[in-house]
Amino acid sequence: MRSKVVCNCRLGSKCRTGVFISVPLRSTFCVGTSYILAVKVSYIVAVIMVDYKVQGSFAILEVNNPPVNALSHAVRSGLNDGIEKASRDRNVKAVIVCGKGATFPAGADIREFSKPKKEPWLPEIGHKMEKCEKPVIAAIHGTCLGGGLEIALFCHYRIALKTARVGFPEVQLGLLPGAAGTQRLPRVAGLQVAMDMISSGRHVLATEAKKYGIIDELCLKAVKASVDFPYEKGLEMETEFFKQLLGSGQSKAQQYAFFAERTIARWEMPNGNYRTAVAKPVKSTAVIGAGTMGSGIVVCLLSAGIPVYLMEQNEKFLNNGLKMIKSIMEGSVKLGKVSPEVGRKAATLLKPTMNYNDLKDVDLIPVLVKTCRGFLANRMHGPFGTEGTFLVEEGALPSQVDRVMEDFGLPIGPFKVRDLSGVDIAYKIKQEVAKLLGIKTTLQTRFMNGERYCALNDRLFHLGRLGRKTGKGYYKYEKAGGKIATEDSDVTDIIEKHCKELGIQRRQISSQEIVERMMYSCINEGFKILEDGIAVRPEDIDVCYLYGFSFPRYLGGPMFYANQIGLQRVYERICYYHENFPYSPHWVPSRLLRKLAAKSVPMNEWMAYATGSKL
Ligand SMILES: CCCCCCC[C@H](O)CC(=O)SCCNC(=O)CCNC(=O)[C@H](O)C(C)(C)COP(=O)([O-])OP(=O)([O-])OC[C@H]1O[C@@H](n2cnc3c(N)ncnc32)[C@H](O)[C@@H]1OP(=O)([O-])[O-]
Repeated sequence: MRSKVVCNCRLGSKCRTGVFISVPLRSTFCVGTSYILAVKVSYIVAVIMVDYKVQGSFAILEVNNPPVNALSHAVRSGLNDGIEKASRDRNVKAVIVCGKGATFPAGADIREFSKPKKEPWLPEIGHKMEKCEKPVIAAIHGTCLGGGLEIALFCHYRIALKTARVGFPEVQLGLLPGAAGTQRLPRVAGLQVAMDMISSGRHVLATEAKKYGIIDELCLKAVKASVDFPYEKGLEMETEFFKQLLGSGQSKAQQYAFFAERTIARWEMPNGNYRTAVAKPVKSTAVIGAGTMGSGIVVCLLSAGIPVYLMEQNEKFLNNGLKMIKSIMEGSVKLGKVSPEVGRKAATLLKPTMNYNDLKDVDLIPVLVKTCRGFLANRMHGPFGTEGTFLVEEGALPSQVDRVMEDFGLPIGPFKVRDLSGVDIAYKIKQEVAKLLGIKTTLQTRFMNGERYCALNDRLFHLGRLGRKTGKGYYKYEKAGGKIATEDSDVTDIIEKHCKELGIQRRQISSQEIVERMMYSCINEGFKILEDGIAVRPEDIDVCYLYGFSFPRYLGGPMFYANQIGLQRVYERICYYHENFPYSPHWVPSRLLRKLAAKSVPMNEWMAYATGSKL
């Protein structure tokens, strides 16, 4: 007997101690190892993540992997062992699968996606559950998502609390359900519902899910492998697609974005941190400026039920803003974005004013005006906007730049954004800077304070082309305040006239150059922001971009995108543009980037090089 025992001490099979102890996880150690176990046993016990209990004739498999009971390798092993044990136990008549704490499993453990794959895999466990001769019941509460829902779909019965939510959010991670979800959900809920849930990733309340038949309280709904559609083949294909997606850059970026959003919430400041901070109540607010952006912010505040003063110096602009706010609120109610009650209350919460005195007691005034160099998002976006204008001055058209950047993944191109926020805003910011420097610019100005300057925007401003609000800017619109941007040959004429007057030879500009100059200039600034300690990690910058500029989630954020391209390549191209455009300081390569590129430092170690001696 003794010879069959495999000891897990350092000697392994050569261990001849002869006295053994068993610990959970089916490991056996000789007593000589007990001093190590005394230290390690708590760790070993902690990785048992499925509690197996028998109550009456029920075996209960309770997943215990806080906080969301993700289906990690230890959980999968626990479920696998549990279902086998329950099948063997004659006293057990039925099996219940559930989650301890806040939720039923909320999906596969995303952190494991970047590690080597370990068996048992979810479909294997699911099939074992399905084939179990005793009824297997999923008892669902909290969020039953992704792999969690797939496990539930393998069970013979699903019961749920009314408050439970189910869904397949894999699409938000650049994936599709990979444990038979695409095969089983259509059979249970119908093709249309399955397509909607899988492609939108939305969470469905248990009450709605019950309607679809996903949560099946009463009848046994064992899904047979042999239905009209060849299930085995379907499963094989699903696995293949899942693996392809898992290896894709898109999925990696979306997984990164998922964790980045959570990482940035754990902020630390010298005088407090995310654990100790207490939110201050905001009872009243004010927004200064009733333009497109100001009105949008007012709508957000009103939708949250917060009273707001709308301040304008000009009565006409104030009335236009009020009209815009009313129309957006009405639209939001129609689209179901806010309830009719919130819509009605909004009118009583909004106080238009032209008197600054009214604002003296408000708790919060959002800053809409771009500060000089900006802080993080605006600072990084400065070079982005500037390069766009330079590209147009050199030979591109605004519509070309917009199209390329929209193809890249931005929801709206930079020149459409400028028309939206107002050509006059960009003009006034430049004028403020010029005033500070004691410089007067003209339409012929090509340098300001030794830096390249492009007066194209100034030309549009002086022609009254202020953007959407005047019905024309870099595009023309169907009316003042219109939204449909159309290319305008007048703009092409203005650009060509500008270049002719300044003796600029226009040239063909490739899409690659547009993407590189727009993106790499702001990425370079991003590295300088890390160097300056303005952001404490690249995730801060990326999440700002995901939320502030709707940067495509499937690219993770500009810093993650740079990492995917390869820092060496990004650095070389920045040096190339610096050589070609020496009068644009945003092309001076970041020291941090240079260092990281030379050493091929992985992204999670960048910050060790961001300050001090390593830089
Ligand atoms: C043959 C091939 C087999 C392939 C099998 C494929 C299986 C399947 O189809 C694929 C999946 O399931 S894909 C997955 C599909 N499922 C999803 O995409 C669900 C993703 N999760 C969520 O949407 C939200 O977390 C909940 C709504 C569950 C809870 O929201 P909340 O109450 O506001 O909580 P919170 O603040 O958000 O998170 C708390 C902590 O938990 C962490 N964490 C969370 N989920 C994790 C996970 N799956 N993993 C790891 N960790 C996860 C999170 O990082 C945070 O950690 P921190 O260290 O404290 O920062």
